[in-house]
Amino acid sequence: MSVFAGPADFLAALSTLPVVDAGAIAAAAARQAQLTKPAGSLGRLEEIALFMAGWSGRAIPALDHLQGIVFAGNHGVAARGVSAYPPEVTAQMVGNFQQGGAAINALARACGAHLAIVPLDLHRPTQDMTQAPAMSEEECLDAINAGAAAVDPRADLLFVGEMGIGNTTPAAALCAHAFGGGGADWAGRGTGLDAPGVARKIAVVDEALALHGPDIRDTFEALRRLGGREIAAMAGAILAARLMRIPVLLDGFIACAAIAPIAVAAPGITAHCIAAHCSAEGGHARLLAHLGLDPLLHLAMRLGEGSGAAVAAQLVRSALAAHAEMATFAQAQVAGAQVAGA
Ligand SMILES: O=C(O)c1ccc[n+]([C@@H]2O[C@H](COP(=O)([O-])O)[C@@H](O)[C@H]2O)c1
Ligand SMILES: Cc1cc2nc[nH]c2cc1C
Repeated sequence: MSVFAGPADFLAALSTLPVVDAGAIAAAAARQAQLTKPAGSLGRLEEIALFMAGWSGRAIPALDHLQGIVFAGNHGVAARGVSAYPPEVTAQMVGNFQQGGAAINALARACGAHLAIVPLDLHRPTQDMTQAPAMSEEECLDAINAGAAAVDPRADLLFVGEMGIGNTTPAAALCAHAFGGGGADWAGRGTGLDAPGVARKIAVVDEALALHGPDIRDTFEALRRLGGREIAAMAGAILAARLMRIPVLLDGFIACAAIAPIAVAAPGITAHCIAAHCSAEGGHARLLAHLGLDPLLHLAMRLGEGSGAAVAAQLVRSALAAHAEMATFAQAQVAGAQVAGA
């Protein structure tokens, strides 16, 4: 069953986004204030605990069901020489994911995530976006719905990642359309392009923007014309998670670019999202700034697959362990602060 009946249904969801449970945040903050540590001394771990409280509606949130989803898609624009690797690597890596041998398999095991792999019509690449819209309306809607349907309603935290040779090019185009600038501002080295490759990629992004820019009237059209199946699927999954109040750890440049067109129409979309890391891809830091997100980690990673999010999930586990398991000043008979406001 489709989560979104049509583009209008998808767009309508953007104007009715659920918000956090302020009562649960207040209760979690009150608990943090009583734990045996100087006030605020766990820094962002405290923020994470409050964030999880707000979306779970519980003063002491659990992380019993961490879900990771990797969406995979192929891109017509890859034929323009915009990636250091050939397009067949997308399907080959999906095989590797399914065998458990990729980085994300190891990292998902390490953080205790249930990992789902969702290949999207790999035998049918999108259209080259410099020649035509990347997807038809039906193809884009199907991808958004595949993303939404992949979210496990039992999840208490979700991360989304992707695999798609060539996909930093549509990601750059989506960012430029959403936040301004051109190919030179948003195109980076991706899987490891050389300088002539990056120059080609910049030109390709600018061609796509020139062709489609004037016709893009809404979020759906941006995803359809400039995106790709795994990108639309991530947008659908992140939106569906919000509708179910499931918080999301965002991965790298492409995963964040998936919500760029949503953020233009509904800036509040990032409220249930934490940026796991800032990837080494050139445009990612700028994109995070436009989204108003402060990444947890700077590890110079640029793999995708949800890998940075899986690493950051360990921090969420740490934050929730401290929040749930620490003794209060009263329980441990430790004296509290003697200066007000400490
Ligand atoms: O997550 C990132 O920031 C990231 C940065 C650069 C590359 N990638 C991965 O590399 C692929 C896209 O790179 P490219 O050069 O083929 O456009 C795709 O499979 C992504 O998962 C991912
Ligand atoms: C080998 C390989 C693995 C990847 N994982 C995500 N993007 C990738 C790109 C390549 C080339």
